[in-house]
Amino acid sequence: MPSLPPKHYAVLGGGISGLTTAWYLMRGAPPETKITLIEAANKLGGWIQTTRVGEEQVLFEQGPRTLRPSGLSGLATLDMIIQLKLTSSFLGISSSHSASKKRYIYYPDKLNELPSSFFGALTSLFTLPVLKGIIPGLLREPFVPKRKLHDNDKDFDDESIHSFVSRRINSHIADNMISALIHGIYAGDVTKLSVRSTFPLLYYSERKYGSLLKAMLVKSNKKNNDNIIPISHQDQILQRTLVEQNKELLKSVQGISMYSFRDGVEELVSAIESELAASEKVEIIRGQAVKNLSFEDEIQTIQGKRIDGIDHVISTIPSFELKKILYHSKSPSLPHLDYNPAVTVAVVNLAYDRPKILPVIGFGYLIPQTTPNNLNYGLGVVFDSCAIPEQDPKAPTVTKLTVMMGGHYYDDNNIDMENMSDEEILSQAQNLVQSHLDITAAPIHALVRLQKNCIPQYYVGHYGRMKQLHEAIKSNERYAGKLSVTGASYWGVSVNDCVLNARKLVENLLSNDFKDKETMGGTRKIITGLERVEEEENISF
Ligand SMILES: C=Cc1c2[nH]c(c1C)Cc1[nH]c(c(CCC(=O)O)c1C)Cc1[nH]c(c(C)c1CCC(=O)O)Cc1[nH]c(c(C)c1C=C)C2
Repeated sequence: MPSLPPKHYAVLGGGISGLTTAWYLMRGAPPETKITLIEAANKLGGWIQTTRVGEEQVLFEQGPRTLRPSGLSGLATLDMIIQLKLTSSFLGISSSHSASKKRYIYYPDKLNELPSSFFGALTSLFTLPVLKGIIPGLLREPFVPKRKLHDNDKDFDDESIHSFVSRRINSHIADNMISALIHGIYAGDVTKLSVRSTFPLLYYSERKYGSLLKAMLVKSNKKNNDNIIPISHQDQILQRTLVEQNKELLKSVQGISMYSFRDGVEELVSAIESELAASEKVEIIRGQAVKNLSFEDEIQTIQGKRIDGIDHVISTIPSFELKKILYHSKSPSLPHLDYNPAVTVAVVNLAYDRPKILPVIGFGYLIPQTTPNNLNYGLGVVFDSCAIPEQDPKAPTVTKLTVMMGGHYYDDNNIDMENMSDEEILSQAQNLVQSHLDITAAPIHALVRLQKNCIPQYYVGHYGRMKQLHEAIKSNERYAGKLSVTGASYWGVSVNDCVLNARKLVENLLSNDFKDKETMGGTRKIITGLERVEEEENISF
């Protein structure tokens, strides 16, 4: 375990997690520190990809299209946006806008508008096919006993979201509404994903209050400051600091539910990239995947050229990729890195030269696992032009849609996407919007992108596995104090989660160095990036 602060960090992966990690290191590490960011693709940003097409320069998002300002992670991203001086490009969407309020589920053969208010809920709870059975389910929910917890498997106390919702409400809601929601965030299978890691609010509501409704009632009392999801000391301090430092900004984003930038989400990537490129501390290597990561006598990464003399590696690449490069170097194996898969999503952007082509307005719709005749594995469709028309000043009358297909279905049905042409994928997307939205016109612009392995799937037991991984890194002298991990494979798939986790990791690494100087070389704490498992250690349910 090294006792001196690292002089040379290698950051693996140039997606939003790698960029954020390198950016906070650049700002906080001592001046003599060297940071090498290595990305396999020629372009940085991972699945954040914005492209303008055609004479009208129509903006297409091929990855995340909006960010959310809420919660600590939302605040962390906003804080970074201010530091990057991106506020002049900021485009907010208010909570009262139809793109924020109106969301639909396609079930079984029509769009069901989800209730966005209490009064809306009163009618839709009784009439929508997708919400059938929800009233009796909710009435009995407070009386459903809490799932028994065995002391010896506390870390692995978990079940699938489907099992949780079926047990506490009913299986119709799990099959339909919840499976659709899971398509809209994880493109995943509701029967495989962990409730504890993907919907911690549900998990902790049961653990703490014995019922979801009771937890909601307790939280609706404004005087109650209790957090349902446990918040770490580090998060509490960060929350206080960020609120204190960004009072003006917080006032200005009040009432905003989502936002992007004039030139799309990729503006965030470009702003970070420019600052990194201008720093003497940072070297960016792109177009070269790390093939081998060795922790033998010294750390080496081997891609096009070999890099020696690295003191600390921060891996932000998918955990199963980390496993592959460690395996090649015959370093001792770390557990669970390749347990969770990641899914591939086919993203098809379509632009039509007519303003009123859609039967409804809103954010878009999702397709649950139970919708019949879903032959092209549709997950959902976003109505992009409803949300931020300011991004298309030269094409004010264009209607833009993004069709998302595949996800877990590609794996479940052994679909080899490598063999599918863009034309085939485009034609599947057009068939889908024709059958669901009755759109038969040909798009004036279309873009197809297969986002390979873009969303990690936190399968049941993820929390327990991460705890074992944390302990394995800490207790292995090859890795302890030399390897940390962050990124979407571990604690949250959203841009906000990636930013917050990268920031916290760098804060922990650098405050460690500071402590070290104070004590003139005392033992440095081992930071793995998975410290969240220690934060939950002392909670009693
Ligand atoms: C149809 C497929 C998908 C849609 N978006 C995504 C997929 C796979 C990806 C995605 N969506 C969300 C996240 C995480 C958080 C983030 O970065 O903002 C990811 C990776 C956010 C999200 N989208 C929907 C919900 C309910 C959420 C959670 C947060 C929130 O409440 O906003 C719903 C939703 N997603 C899509 C559609 C068409 C849709 C609703 C109609 C597209």
